[in-house]
Amino acid sequence: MTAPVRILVATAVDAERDAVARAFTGPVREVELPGCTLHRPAGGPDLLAAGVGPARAAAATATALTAAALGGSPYGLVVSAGIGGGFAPAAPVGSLVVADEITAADLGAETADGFLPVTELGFGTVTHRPPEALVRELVTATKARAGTVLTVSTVTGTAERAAALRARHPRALAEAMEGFGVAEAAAAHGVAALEIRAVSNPVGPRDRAAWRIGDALAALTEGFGKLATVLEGWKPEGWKKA
Ligand SMILES: O=C(O)c1cccc(C(=O)CC[C@H]2O[C@@H](n3cnc4c(=O)[nH]cnc43)[C@H](O)[C@@H]2O)c1
Repeated sequence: MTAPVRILVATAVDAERDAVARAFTGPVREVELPGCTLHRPAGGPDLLAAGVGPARAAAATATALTAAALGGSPYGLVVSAGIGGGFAPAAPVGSLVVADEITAADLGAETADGFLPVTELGFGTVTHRPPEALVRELVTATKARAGTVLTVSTVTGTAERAAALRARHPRALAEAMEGFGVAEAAAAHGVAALEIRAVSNPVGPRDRAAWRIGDALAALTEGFGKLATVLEGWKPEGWKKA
């Protein structure tokens, strides 16, 4: 019998980590790593508040992945989770989005003819694809919407920018700031990555009064309550990176 897959859930901030933790009932043990702290609920995944933005998230996720690999118990799945902006009307506030593509939306070059992703400049990658069958199972379990989740370094604050992003990424349902960084760290370790976002605000004109962070954190807890069994039952064997 194979051991269950070890799962790392990387959020940006403590409030998101704690919202995920509330989906698990056992006591939580803290494990100190260089530069970050894992929270380990009994019977649940390891939880990491990795920091805001793709670079900080990648650095902390890579630390946790490396520590686990060197300790002889590598992770088999990494999940970037938290709140995010939703593109209306497809992803309303309070809804849950599971990424079937995790795409860096602003990694590239601006030209007179528009934006060029780094891949068209001959470098790297801008998209990671989570395991398809797992995404389908999660959607069934949670009734979440599946689509592209964009990673941005600057939160969208105008209708024009939101429209430009949707024009470039017609399948985009949400934007956030960490998914691509977490997925890059996972890819460097040959580990599958997922991204799950609970929508706290619409992507568009800046309106702090429209944020519903409490509702989104509650949706995150509820979502993880439903998807925990699916995640734990997932077998990395046979999964191939896109
Ligand atoms: O000041 C603002 O106008 C503003 C609007 C939305 C989000 C922020 C943040 O600083 C939150 C960053 C934090 O939360 C995630 N997040 C939540 N909503 C969005 C969004 O619409 N676009 C990008 N990221 C968002 C993100 O992953 C960060 O962890 C400020």
